This record gives sequence, C-alpha cells and structure tokens, in this order.
Amino acid sequence: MTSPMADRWASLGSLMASAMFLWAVVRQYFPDVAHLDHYLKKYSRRLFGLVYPYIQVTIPEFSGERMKRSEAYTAIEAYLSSTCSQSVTKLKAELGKDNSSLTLSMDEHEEVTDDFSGVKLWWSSVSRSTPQQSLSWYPPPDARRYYRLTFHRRHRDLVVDSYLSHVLHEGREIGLRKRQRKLYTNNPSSNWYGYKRSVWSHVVFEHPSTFGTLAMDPVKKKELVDDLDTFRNAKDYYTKIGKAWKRGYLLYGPPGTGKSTMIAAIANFLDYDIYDLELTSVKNNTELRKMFIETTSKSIIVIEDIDCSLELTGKRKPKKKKEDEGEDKPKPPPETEDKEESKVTLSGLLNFIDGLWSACGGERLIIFTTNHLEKLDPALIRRGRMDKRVEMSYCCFEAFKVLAKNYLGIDAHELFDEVRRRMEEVKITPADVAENLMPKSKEDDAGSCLRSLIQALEEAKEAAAAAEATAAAAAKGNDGHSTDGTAESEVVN
Ligand SMILES: Nc1ncnc2c1ncn2[C@@H]1O[C@H](COP(=O)(O)OP(=O)(O)OP(=O)(O)O)[C@@H](O)[C@H]1O
Ligand SMILES: [Mg+2]
Repeated sequence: MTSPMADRWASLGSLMASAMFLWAVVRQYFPDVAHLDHYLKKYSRRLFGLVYPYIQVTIPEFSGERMKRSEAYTAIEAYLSSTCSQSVTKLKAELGKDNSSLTLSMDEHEEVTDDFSGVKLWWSSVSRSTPQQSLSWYPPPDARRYYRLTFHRRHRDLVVDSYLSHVLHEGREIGLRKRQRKLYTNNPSSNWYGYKRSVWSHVVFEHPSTFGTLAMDPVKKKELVDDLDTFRNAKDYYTKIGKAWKRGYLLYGPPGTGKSTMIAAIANFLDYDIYDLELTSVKNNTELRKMFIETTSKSIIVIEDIDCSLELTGKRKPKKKKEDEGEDKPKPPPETEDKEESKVTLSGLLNFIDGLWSACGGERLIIFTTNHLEKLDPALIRRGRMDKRVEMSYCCFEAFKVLAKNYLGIDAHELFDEVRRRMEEVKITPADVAENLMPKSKEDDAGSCLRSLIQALEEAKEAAAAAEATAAAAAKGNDGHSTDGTAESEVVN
C-alpha cells in the first residue's frame, strides 16, 4: 500500500501490456497458434495471482438507483475516523455533536492500516471528480468517493465472515454516539437530479423543548412518555407479533396548544431525527414512496396540518384553481400549472403509512398534526395507522404551573389561586399563557407577569361574552329572516 508497491504495480502493468502486444503480433503472423489463447489466458491469470496476492473491496459513497448515500460508507467513515485516524496526517474536520468541538476523519487520498485478529488490512480513501457535461450555473457535483479495503487473499474468509461485519457494527455504533440530530425537509423533485442530488435537505436539529418544559396534563404526559419508552424498546416484540416497528401519532387541538412543541420534545426524548414532510411540494405517490425509502431509522416523519395538505377526495388544492379563475391576473401556461399540481392521493398516503414499503428500516414514528380532527378521513386515522391520538387542548391549571416554573422559576405564588379560578371560567391556549408569563423588561417580576396573565384572562372572558352575544343576535336575526322569508313565499304563493 506504499508508493514502492504502486511503482512495482505500474511496471508490472507495462510489462503485461508489452506481452499482450507481442502476443497480438504472433497471432497475426501465425494464425495456427490461436487455439493457445485459452491456455494463455488461464495461466496469465494464475501468474497475476502469484505476483499480486491481494484482494480489493470497494465501497462507493453513493449506491442504488437514486444515488442514496451508502450506509456502509457512512459506517466505515465513522469506524476509520475513530479507530485508525491516529496514523493519518491529513484529516478532515467537521462540527461535532454539541457544536463546540470538531470531529476529525480521514481526508481523501489517505491510507491507514488496521489490525484485526493479528491480520493487517489497508484502507484508502479515494476520490475521482466527474467531468461536467454541460455549462451550469450550479457548482459542479461532488466527486465520486469511495473507500478501498485491501487484504491478502489468504485472509479472505476472515474478512468476509467477521471483519466487514465488525467494521459495520462498530461504525454504526460510533456514528450514533457522535451524530448530531437532524431536521430534514423535502426538496422539490426538480432538484433531485441537480446539484442537490438528494430528496431531503437538512439542518442540525436544535430545538430545546423537552417533556419537562411541555405544559400539559401530567397524567396524559406520563402516559405518552411511557408509550414512547415502550415503543423504543420493543424491537423484539414487534418482530414477534409480525408488525413493522413503527407507530403513528395524531396530535390534534387548536392553534397554539403545543403540537409542534411536543414533536420537538419527542425527538429530544427519543434522540431521533425529524423528517418534516411538506406534502404540498410532493408531486405524486411515487415521489412520496421514494421519500419514505430515503428516510433513516430512528426518525420521526412529521406531516403538519394534514387537513390542509391533502384533499381527501384524492386531489389537493383544487380550490386555488377556482379562485384564480375569477381574477383578471394573467394565468400561468397550462404546462406549468400541471407541473405544480400535486397528485398525492389519500390511498398514496395510506400506503406511505402502512404499505409494504413502510416496513423498511423500522424504528420510526409517523406524526400527523391537525387543528380539525373532524375533517380527517376515518381511514386515515383508524387504529393501526394512527395508533395513538393525543389531544392538545387549552391550558389547565396544572399545565400553567409547568409554564410558571419554566418561565418565572416559581412553584407557588399568592396570585395562583386567582389564576386557577379564572382559568376555569375561560379557555386560553398555552401559547397565550406563555407569552404573558414572559418578562418583557428588567423591571418585570413574577407578580407583574402573573397580573398581566390575569388581565389577559379577563380580556378573553369579555371577548368570549361579546362573541356569544353576537352569535346569539345573529341566530335570532337568522330565525327572523327565515320566518319572514317563509311568510313572503306564502304571500307570493
Ligand atoms: N403545551 C405547551 N407547553 C409549552 N409551551 C407551549 C405549549 N403550547 C404552546 N407553547 C408555546 O407556544 C408556542 C406555539 O406553540 P406550537 O407552535 O407548539 O403550537 P401548535 O399547537 O403547533 O400550533 P399550530 O396548530 O398553529 O401549529 C410555542 O413556541 C411554545 O413556546
Ligand atoms: Mg404547529
């Protein structure tokens, strides 16, 4: 694996080229010797094996039909960076898990030696840039990278049977320990084959929400935490009962009750990545399936506001088209309109959740959120698809206490009783409570924040009373109108 070996290899190459040239000349002038071809090939292969007794295994960075980054490559990267990077002189540095330290890994065109059960193996990191076919505004695509493992052929069985699985196992473990959690979002499909090359883009997931800071009924919270814990440790159980290792959650409730905050808390609790799927930019069911395949295990797939993303008749967003029709605005050419229209159907989505493909990978949560449970198709939310429904509702006193502790650092206060009394009279979202409890200036203390909350509760009560009065008046007006109408029609008839 050193340069003298490369030199030797190069001279062997030119020797063989000369031999082949000579053989071609001989064959041309003495056609009778052509039948020797077969023997010559056979023995030259043996000779080659004697001179170069090594076997090489190549692991490319991208594999599969859709240029999916190979898991094996990632595992090897982690393995090599942790076990062999001491001997490397050129290293790559990337931000580590806590964002404050750098993780080092082997740079391209570097070579390291590994020892396994007393056997020496060599790893090298190779990169080949692909020439660009045409002029493009985008930066050129990344070079093709791969790792190459070289070992003596007498160790073939050891490498195939034990070493490779050892590397994969260790690499995955190291990767999990070191990884930064990621928040993914789907790229529009027009970018898949372009410079982005991937179905998903990601940023580092850094939401600070936890179950400790999440305000909700403590009994419901405990139930949910227990459910998640059971899921996480239930791999064998799921296999035993013949079910894919995944679980669907439906979070529903009015805006500002903490649905998105809860997803972040779940991700932090389980240490999973989040795939935030924007259904409106998925073109059709096939694309949806591709997206699913490219998610990794230990992840949460989130579809927010499911009632707004999918028309349950099968086609989405037909309303927009109608609205546009009435206006004088210039319309996009029909082609573009077709392109933008998404054809993800309910059945496509159901397949995504629990079809055959949904079992690949395992250890996934699928979370839907909605403000309007009643708008969803029962097929979508039946048990088995959405295994658990969690209602996020208006702030109760217990939830308020969590927020008070969180925002003001207090467990009790003389104004708590008044807050409790008023909370029983009127509905307020945790988001509104949180906003009032947050100090707005240096002079604000717990008392002033609680008074501001009491004031907000008072205003909410007045607004609710006013809304009720208006609704009652409107209902009365409607009744009068309909009576009048009937009377009129009676007169006409
Ligand atoms: N239960 C809660 N516990 C703690 N904070 C909350 C809670 N609910 C809301 N908040 C606060 O209110 C803000 C808005 O909440 P969030 O975005 O989670 O609501 P949502 O239910 O997802 O609303 P929407 O239905 O409009 O998406 C959050 O940033 C958080 O600070
Ligand atoms: Mg939300």
